[in-house]
Amino acid sequence: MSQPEAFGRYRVIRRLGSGSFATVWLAQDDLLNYPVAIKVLAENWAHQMDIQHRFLEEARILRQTDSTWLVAVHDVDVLPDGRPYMVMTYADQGSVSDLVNRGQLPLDEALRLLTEIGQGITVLHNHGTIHRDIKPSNVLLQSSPVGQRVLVADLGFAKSIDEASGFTAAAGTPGYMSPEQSIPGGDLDVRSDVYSLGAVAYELITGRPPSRPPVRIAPGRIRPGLPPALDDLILSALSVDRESRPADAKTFTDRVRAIRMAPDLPRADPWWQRYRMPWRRAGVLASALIVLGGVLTASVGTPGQSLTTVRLASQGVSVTVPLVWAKDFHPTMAARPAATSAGAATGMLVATDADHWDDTEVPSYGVYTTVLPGTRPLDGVADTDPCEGTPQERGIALNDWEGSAWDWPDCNGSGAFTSVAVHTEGEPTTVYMEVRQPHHRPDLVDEIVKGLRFS
Ligand SMILES: Nc1ncnc2c1ncn2[C@@H]1O[C@H](COP(=O)(O)OP(=O)(O)OP(=O)(O)O)[C@@H](O)[C@H]1O
Repeated sequence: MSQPEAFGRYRVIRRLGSGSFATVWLAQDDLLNYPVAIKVLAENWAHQMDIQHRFLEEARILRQTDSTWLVAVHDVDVLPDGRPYMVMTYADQGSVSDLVNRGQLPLDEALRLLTEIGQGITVLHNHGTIHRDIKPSNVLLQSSPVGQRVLVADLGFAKSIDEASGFTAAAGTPGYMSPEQSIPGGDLDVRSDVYSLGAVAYELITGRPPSRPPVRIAPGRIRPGLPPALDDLILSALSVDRESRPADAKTFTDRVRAIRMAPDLPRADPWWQRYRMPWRRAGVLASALIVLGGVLTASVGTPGQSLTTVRLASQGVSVTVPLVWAKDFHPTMAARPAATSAGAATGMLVATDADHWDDTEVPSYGVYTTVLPGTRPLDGVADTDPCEGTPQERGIALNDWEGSAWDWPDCNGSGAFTSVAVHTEGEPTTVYMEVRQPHHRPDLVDEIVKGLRFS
């Protein structure tokens, strides 16, 4: 499908992906100045009434449940050619499947994700709905002021509990679906979702989905040192006999929460596990740190965001960055033209997606930092056109830092962009930074500036 310009008032930015029945687009609501995801039923299914019905049913359930832990549907409409579409919350951080593929998750983070997924499924169960297709690729992630939150998505197979207890066609994804789901006509209840929660838990903890049922290998045999209660919970959720599973998503989630809160939960994850960057980049980081003498230190708390400090010894500068953005690291990235012609050395980028940092139409959140000799006029240092439109300029006077920031609260539909040029008394050097974030938070930019250090 070629890229349409708009769906109604929503201006299309790019395609996010396609599934079996639909294509999902990133679009911008220019009226409310907010990004949205738009799911459009594929042409070949648009005239099949049962598929259309299922598509609209998914939208209705998501609209009615309206939960923090589920993708929200804001609107539905029909294109002139008859294809229905739904306008949803945009999950800007990919899926849990992407996250698991990047490397082993710290145990506490895996349990946090599991608790949030369980809460989303509990909302569905309370609404009288069984999801029937819970799997890591159907759990999306969105940036939030406290880091990241889970959005359970893709209710294309969801059924009301009453309907599912009668005749139900086989549906689900092998590896994650309960044994009863593979039997056409098998009557289902919420415990089918509990099985899938167990399968997702297994993958979050061990990095791989469970074997076909009956599952005999406990997660602790793949990842030693897990609390025995966690092994027991996951294996019981994956029981072939559903009488042996936790009764519903709430029971499962309460037990995950209790395990997470236990004082003896192993918490001391080494820092390289916390970064979870793609292994390709982890190698680059390790060698860059050796060559440049850089040090990546543990996170420190700040209200609403967990920050981590990255130091680039070659330029003698340390920067704090929200931990949730510290996925990719590029220690020698060229500055944009204005800073380069003012004499900037190559700088250091810590971001969610280093490959797309310079392309401001594609979301990538993080901090780019470089230094320039002298304390020149600062407006010549900042790039004036990384984004469309005129930036809002503001003065900066934070701790010892003085200078200016130029904000584009909505940069080409991909979030907020801020250029910062600051210097500190006694140092004949200017620091130039770029901060890209999903939503415009000048307070977070200020926190990052306050964390700058020469050393
Ligand atoms: N609200 C959203 N925000 C961001 N990306 C989304 C959103 N909804 C779906 N996507 C992405 O769009 C792509 C297509 O999603 P869709 O739900 O149509 O299919 P799928 O889950 O990949 O496949 P299938 O429906 O066949 O299981 C996926 O890559 C998904 O991660």
